[in-house]
Amino acid sequence: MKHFLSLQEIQSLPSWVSEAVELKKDPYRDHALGRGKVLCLLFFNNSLRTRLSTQKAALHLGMEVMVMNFGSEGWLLEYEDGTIMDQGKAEHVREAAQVIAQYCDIVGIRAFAGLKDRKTDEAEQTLTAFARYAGIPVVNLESSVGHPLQALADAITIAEHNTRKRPKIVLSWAPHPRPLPHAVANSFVEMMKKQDVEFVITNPEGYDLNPEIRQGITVEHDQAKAMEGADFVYTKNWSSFTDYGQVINQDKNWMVTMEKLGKARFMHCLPVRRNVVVEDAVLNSPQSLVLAQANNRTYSAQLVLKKLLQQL
Ligand SMILES: NCCC[C@H](NC(=O)CCC(=O)O)C(=O)O
Ligand SMILES: NC(=O)OP(=O)(O)O
Repeated sequence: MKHFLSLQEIQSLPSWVSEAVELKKDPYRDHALGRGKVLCLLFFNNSLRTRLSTQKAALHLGMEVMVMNFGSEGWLLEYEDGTIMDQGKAEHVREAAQVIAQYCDIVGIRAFAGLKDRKTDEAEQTLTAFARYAGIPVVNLESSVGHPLQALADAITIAEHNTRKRPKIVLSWAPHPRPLPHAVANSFVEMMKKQDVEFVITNPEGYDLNPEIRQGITVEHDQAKAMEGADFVYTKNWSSFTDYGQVINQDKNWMVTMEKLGKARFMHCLPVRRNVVVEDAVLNSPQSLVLAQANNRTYSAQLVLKKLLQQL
């Protein structure tokens, strides 16, 4: 594994999950591994969990960490080659990436989808350019189309709470006032495909995810029907894929309630808007796994950093 850009890096999800569960029991076990190694985290977008859990993971591994809010504090980057840079962009990613690589051993990057143009987002410009020019391992901290560290944390959380041989897991769209990226939902779907589970996606008409990603998965437009007998309900808003990046429905009836949830466990990557995406009662109940998911972000990041350090 040269970089950790997507879940494609994971050959056997069950073995990664077991490894993560093991290192969670003794988080400082590999403290010598990262000595003298520096992790640099670049944020082009806001973050709470990713920023802190990845730092915590690096500290467990004995690394030193540098964090930069690149989106608000860095120079505006040019990505195209051959451009005459006489407009707003001050620095080319060729220099920026190579300079950063002189200061650290692994770089983590968060760069969300712009949601204006699908092709631009799918090109993963920021992640791809850094992977090309930096020459050091790049970790995806949520890119345009994926959030693999989140999906790995979710897999760990499901494994820790599952009591059935083949659980029923539902990914449900929920309303949101703003257009949100597809990254979390995409990676969750990809992670589900790597497990032996009964998996259903439910969303309103017009919100079907990228057909390449949901290929082979049942999409049910009736939320109540989809949630029948569910063991885990993973909730997330995403903007329309076909009407790219648009909010075309804010139907409050899609909010997750205690009544709809039944006996299922509730999951969400956070941050979550209370009483829009999910009602208070669900988040306040013992059926909610959101804090366990956030906790497992440390161990998903630690496992990935450990594997990358072992290859340096
Ligand atoms: N990293 C977890 C989710 C980040 C992002 N959510 C958000 O931007 C929510 C912002 C808001 O609620 O206004 C997303 O959906 O991909
Ligand atoms: N779940 C998640 O990635 O949270 P942050 O956006 O706060 O990092």
